[in-house]
Amino acid sequence: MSEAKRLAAEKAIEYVTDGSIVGVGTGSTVAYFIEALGRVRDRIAGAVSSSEQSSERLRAVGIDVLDLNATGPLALYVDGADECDPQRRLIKGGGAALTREKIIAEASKTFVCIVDPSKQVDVLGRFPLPVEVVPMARSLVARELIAMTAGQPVWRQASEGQGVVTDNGNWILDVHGLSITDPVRMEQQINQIPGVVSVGLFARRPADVVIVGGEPPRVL
Ligand SMILES: O=C(CO)[C@H](O)[C@H](O)COP(=O)(O)O
Repeated sequence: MSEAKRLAAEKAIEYVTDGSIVGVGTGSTVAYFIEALGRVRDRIAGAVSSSEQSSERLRAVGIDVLDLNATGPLALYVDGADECDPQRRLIKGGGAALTREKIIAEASKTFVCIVDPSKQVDVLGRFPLPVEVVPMARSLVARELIAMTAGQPVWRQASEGQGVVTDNGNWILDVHGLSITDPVRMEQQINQIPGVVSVGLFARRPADVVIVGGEPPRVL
């Protein structure tokens, strides 16, 4: 699948406009995009990054990483996804960067999502849904998620008893066993649970364009 990821990432370069600041997501597909963006770095004014990992990669290819508070709205955001439905609604957060990804998506005029064909589904939920939580609320949020969705929340751990810590200092619950027939409603409901920082459902603000990597890439 890495060739499909690379092909999707290279196609996304067509959406980059001269002199712009580009929003950049996180993950292995985005790593290909950063590589390609590095080759046209003289055409752009810099990037806003959704994770420390992507910031490092951007700097390594000579691209300035800027603070979103200083840039104003962005023309373009490019990011991967864990799942994508036919309406371009997404599950994201497999790389634990969902909160910053959601912020940058909201700040951007055009959100281009780059995926390999394995990410396409008819109904979201096969991939466990990431929810970023304030650590003290982990058990509370897990109970509320069970009552609300009938899914099974699992604390994402780096090792036994050690939660994966997000760039914002929080933890992740991955909700298994969902079939998300109304993603907008589920996104709203989960966002209302106290202790939830954000949920990896991108339904209220779906991608504007999805590029599925292949020979040739398909644009949805
Ligand atoms: O949401 C994400 C990170 O939080 C990624 O976009 C998602 O996990 C896809 O990753 P990859 O491109 O490695 O398959």
